[in-house]
Amino acid sequence: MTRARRVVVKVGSSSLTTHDGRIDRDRIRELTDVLAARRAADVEIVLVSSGAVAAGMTPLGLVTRPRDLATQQAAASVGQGLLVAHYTRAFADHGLTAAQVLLTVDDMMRRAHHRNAQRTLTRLLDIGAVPIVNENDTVATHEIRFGDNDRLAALVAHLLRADALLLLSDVDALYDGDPSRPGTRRIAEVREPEDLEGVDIGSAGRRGVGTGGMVTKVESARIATEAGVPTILTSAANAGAALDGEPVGTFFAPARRRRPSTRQLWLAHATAGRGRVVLDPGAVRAVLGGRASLLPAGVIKVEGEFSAGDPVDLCDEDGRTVARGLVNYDAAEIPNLMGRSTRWLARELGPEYEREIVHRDGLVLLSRTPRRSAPAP
Ligand SMILES: Nc1ncnc2c1ncn2[C@@H]1O[C@H](COP(=O)(O)OP(=O)(O)O)[C@@H](O)[C@H]1O
Ligand SMILES: N[C@@H](CCC(=O)OP(=O)(O)O)C(=O)O
Repeated sequence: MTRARRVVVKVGSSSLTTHDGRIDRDRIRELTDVLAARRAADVEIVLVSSGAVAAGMTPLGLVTRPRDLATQQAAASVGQGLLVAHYTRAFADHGLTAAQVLLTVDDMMRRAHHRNAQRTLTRLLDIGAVPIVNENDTVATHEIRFGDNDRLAALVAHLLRADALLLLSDVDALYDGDPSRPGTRRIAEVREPEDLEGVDIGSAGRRGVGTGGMVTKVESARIATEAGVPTILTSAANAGAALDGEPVGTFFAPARRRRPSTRQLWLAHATAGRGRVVLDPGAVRAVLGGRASLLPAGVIKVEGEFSAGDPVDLCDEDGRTVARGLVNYDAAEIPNLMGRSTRWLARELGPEYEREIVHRDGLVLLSRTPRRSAPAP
């Protein structure tokens, strides 16, 4: 971490809130002091900060964190401005300019948006500002939403080719089980996915302010390390120590494989299929072996309701998910295309039906990736 020149730091709601779930300005100031010290040492910092919902609670008279999406969004839109105002003031005391950046899943997914986000963030760093990123909660829907900022932070780290990702929470490390249980031990280092076998990775903390819990933090570390970005998970109180290279928290070592695209990372880890397309054995072989596109001829069944552009799971006849991809058709269109050659479809239905069900560029193999359920609301 000491040699890192560009660091993405993610801080969760649990680290920024008081015991009754409201925003804690002292915590914001402490964190800002630590980050400003690194900026003074010429380290570029991108802060991914949760806390908009928490900051919106007091002004709206809410005593507990809202559970329904509409109230969460209302609280986030009230709170986001206040949250950034706290950061702006705290960074200004160090002579630094804070910049608000709100991102959606689409901004990570769609090429043009993605480039735009990359350009803006890079420019902000060039001019010496500190970007403060959060999910654009007000426009996010249940279906297309990160919900937590852990995975968003990993995708931002990948997008900016950061040298390190620091995930700050209310717990000082990943433990081999719920840290509130006596006898659980800190995991100092994760080098391979196998190092996590048998680890009880639990959900959000008992105070109920965080969203993803350890599950999304470990997922985030996996996304970042697959993209070649070393990741440290520790508490906000340890932020300075972690940035100074002290052996705190849990270190996730980067993989040495070729860096996947953001879209591939997103498809594999940050989303869930909106439906399923069942492939015949030949199509499974072609997709798995030859990294081919999925053509209508190889589809035998379609399940669920989805629209063109949605992520779907590609399954074999035994129901095993082998890949995930961005589908080019609505679910309702596929039964008329199944089993047909693209040439037949073009001749009978028109040239627009010559396209693949899933193009190889929008497809990622999942054989090594454990299945996960839909993103947390
Ligand atoms: N194996 C584990 N190791 C560490 N913490 C865990 C583990 N399992 C569950 N947790 C819980 O995850 C919580 C952090 O997640 P969360 O509340 O979502 O935080 P944040 O708001 O920082 O994203 C911790 O407070 C802890 O109670
Ligand atoms: N975008 C939301 C983040 C939701 C959340 O709680 O995330 P986290 O604390 O990172 O699990 C907010 O700012 O409140």
